[in-house]
Amino acid sequence: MVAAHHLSSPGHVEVAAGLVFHQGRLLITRRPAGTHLGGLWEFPGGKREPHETFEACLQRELREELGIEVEVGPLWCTVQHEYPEVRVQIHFYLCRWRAGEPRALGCAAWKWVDRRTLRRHRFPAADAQLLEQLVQTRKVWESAG
Ligand SMILES: Nc1nc2c([nH]c(=O)n2[C@@H]2O[C@H](COP(=O)(O)OP(=O)(O)OP(=O)(O)O)[C@@H](O)[C@H]2O)c(=O)[nH]1
Ligand SMILES: [Mg+2]
Repeated sequence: MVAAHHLSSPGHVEVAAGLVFHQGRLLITRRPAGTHLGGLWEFPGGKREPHETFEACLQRELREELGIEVEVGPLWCTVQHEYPEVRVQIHFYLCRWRAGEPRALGCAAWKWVDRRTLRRHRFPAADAQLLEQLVQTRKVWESAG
């Protein structure tokens, strides 16, 4: 009973999220109102399903949320964060946009931002350090995508 409860616990989730670059810009999406952290901007992605790799999860989530195809590149970082409602472990992958004009299928909005405009958007607390690194790492904006 205890083990089964633990396995099905909604308290801990594993997430893959994409740093999707194209022509020096980065794709961000807005979480729908009424969801966890609704209204904040984020890097598109979502929860990994059982037996799914993080790369496959990310490709699926980007199709579902935006209708785009990407090439998943190297892992940029992994972040753990405890929200009052849930403990998340998020794997952020560098990606290149490949096909499909983004559409707001599973998000409230989307936009391409550059190194200067990224910081004008409010993101979840878990993303704070990553945002700082991205803004400081000039070459990732120049080379990726
Ligand atoms: N995708 C994404 N999730 C993030 C980021 N930062 C962050 O704290 N999270 C949290 O990580 C979890 C991701 O789950 P999600 O809600 O995107 O999952 P999902 O797309 O599978 O949604 P669903 O469960 O409604 O199908 C949420 O609790 C979300 O608030 C981020 O930059 N990108
Ligand atoms: Mg999601």
